Amino acid sequence: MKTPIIWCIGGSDSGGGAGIQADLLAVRGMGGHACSVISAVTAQNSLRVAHIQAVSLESFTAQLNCLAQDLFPQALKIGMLADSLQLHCLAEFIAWLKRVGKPPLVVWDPVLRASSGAALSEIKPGDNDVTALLGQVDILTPNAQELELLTGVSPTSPDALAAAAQKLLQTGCGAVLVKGGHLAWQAETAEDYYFDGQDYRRFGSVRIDTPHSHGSGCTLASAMATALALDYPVEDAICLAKAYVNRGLRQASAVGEGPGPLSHQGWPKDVAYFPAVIPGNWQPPKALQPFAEESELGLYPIVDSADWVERLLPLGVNCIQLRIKKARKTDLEEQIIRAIKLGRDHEARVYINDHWQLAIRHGAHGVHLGQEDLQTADLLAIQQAGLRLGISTHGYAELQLAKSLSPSYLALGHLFATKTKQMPSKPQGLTRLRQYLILAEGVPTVAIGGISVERVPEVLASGIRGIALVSAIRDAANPEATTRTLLNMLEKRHADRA
Ligand SMILES: Cc1ncc(COP(=O)(O)OP(=O)(O)O)c(N)n1
Ligand SMILES: Cc1ncsc1CCOP(=O)(O)O
Ligand SMILES: [Mg+2]
Repeated sequence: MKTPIIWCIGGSDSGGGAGIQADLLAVRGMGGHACSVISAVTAQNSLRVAHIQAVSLESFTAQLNCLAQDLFPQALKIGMLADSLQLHCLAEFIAWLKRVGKPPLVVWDPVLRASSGAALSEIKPGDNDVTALLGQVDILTPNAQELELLTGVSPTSPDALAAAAQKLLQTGCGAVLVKGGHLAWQAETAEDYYFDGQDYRRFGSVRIDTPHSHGSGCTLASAMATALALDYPVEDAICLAKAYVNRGLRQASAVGEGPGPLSHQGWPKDVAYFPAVIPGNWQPPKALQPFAEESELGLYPIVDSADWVERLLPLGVNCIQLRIKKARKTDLEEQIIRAIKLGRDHEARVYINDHWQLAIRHGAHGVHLGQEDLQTADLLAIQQAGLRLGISTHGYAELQLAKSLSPSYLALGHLFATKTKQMPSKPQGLTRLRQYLILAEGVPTVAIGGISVERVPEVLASGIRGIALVSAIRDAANPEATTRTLLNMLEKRHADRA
């Protein structure tokens, strides 16, 4: 992928910790190319803001116009804007950008005050220009204080946050991530609240107690804008940005006499810094224990009938999934009973996709569920019946959520384009697969989606231990021969590792 271009629109911080200076470091650190549009020049050190001078409107618009002619952005990160004129002009400019090219993603961190408390902007919440800019924004990232200033709603509880976010969404703003750093009810954790009108999630991290957090808001928004420009979905962009900031906070130190800036350490990889992802509208059962352990999955064919189970198990397949999407109720149950019996006869592991009640009733080895099934399935019943649970994931946020349930395995996909299922997400590819494997933390993993026999070696080279496939076996000229070839490939890898 070409290095994405991110415009950072905001104030210059002469102290080098926040504002444009932090933005440039964060965008670079996340693998983007950062351009800058300076809205104001501030004279700051680590102790105080000594002077603020807005740039002229002429200079502000000249920077925007010049960049649009050559360095068209994939994302914009907006920070401090000095006055209503800049807001007005920027809202119109973004509307124009969206008309003339591929609309850039827009993240606005509505900086109204410096962390020292000094007012940085003359913007008056509620004025028409604020509303106009909000209408162009994909994600707004206010802290509690900014949320209150923008909406008039005091952030006294999660419900109040939701009400405030709702007000902002009504302006046309796509989503709101309320940063929890200053919320009164948070002590040990730092949870951010995400609202987009449909989805409500919390992204929680252990609070990192440091005075050296200068620039963390700017950095979060810039890292997020870069991840969006790199084509990560919003929930993954939030995970990556939080991991970037958490690591920066952990390694921050003083530079001057006052609070130091967070440290910029590049693309986040260390699992310790990634947030827990907690669905807002749903709680997993409190008594839920880890699911029964699973060993390496190896070759994991997914088939749509007991006949196929009967065809493949005698070849030496020892893990298989029955995935029936359309069937009459009686036929479905019969197929499941037969598949489970075949599993017992061949000492193979049979997972049932979706139909967890039937899987429990007939004693399957395990159940495979998608993310959307997690809210409706009785996870406690599955776990207490001793069945294994495999969960589908399609990125960082889903992986973090799935991991919190201690499943028996994690499925990572879809890896490549597939014709077998219409996917709402984009193919992940091998680079992302390698990143996700670090996050899996010892839970067995299996890759799925568009994996052909030819691609198996490069998929295995990522370190993944299991390979799930449908069409590579189902549509093969000789499914038995193909299955044997695949088994040999996985067996060889197993032997090479031993
Ligand atoms: C191993 C494995 N990975 C992913 C899936 C997909 O499951 P899900 O998200 O529940 O979608 P459907 O299969 O139900 O369409 C899977 N079945 N197996
Ligand atoms: C069920 C499913 N879930 C994610 S991709 C996929 C289909 C995988 O099929 P194929 O191996 O034919 O691409
Ligand atoms: Mg399913």
